[in-house]
Amino acid sequence: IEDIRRMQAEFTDERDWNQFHQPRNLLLAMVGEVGEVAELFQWRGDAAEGLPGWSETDRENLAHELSDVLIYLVELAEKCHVDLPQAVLRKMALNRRKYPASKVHGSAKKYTEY
Ligand SMILES: Nc1ccn([C@H]2C[C@H](O)[C@@H](COP(=O)(O)OP(=O)(O)OP(=O)(O)O)O2)c(=O)n1
Repeated sequence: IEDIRRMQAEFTDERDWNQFHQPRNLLLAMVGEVGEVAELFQWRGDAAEGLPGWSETDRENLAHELSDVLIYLVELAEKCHVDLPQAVLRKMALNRRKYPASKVHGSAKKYTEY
């Protein structure tokens, strides 16, 4: 995550684009890219793990769009002064406490139902 943050910061600085990269714009850009991911799955029926039947071009497009989402997410966190690597670790620890494996094994119910 730190490598992505640093490389995107360089990309943005080199183009004098920080003036456009406020949190709201980054959020909108990220949501737009999520829409582009959704578009790839649209009208094709359910997709099993590994996306059997998808062409190499579809897969490459998906890789591009997922990357765009991640790039904007990482920069959004930075511009909101959220330390994303630390925050993710804290959140995953919270998730483990909220959903103890012994209690929820094999069930996808929300924690409020336990
Ligand atoms: N103002 C901008 C424009 C682009 N990018 C970077 C981050 C994304 O990774 C990628 C997004 O580029 P595009 O807006 O051209 O979007 P796509 O690559 O998805 O192209 P298209 O919309 O044609 O599919 O470029 C950026 O940081 N800031």
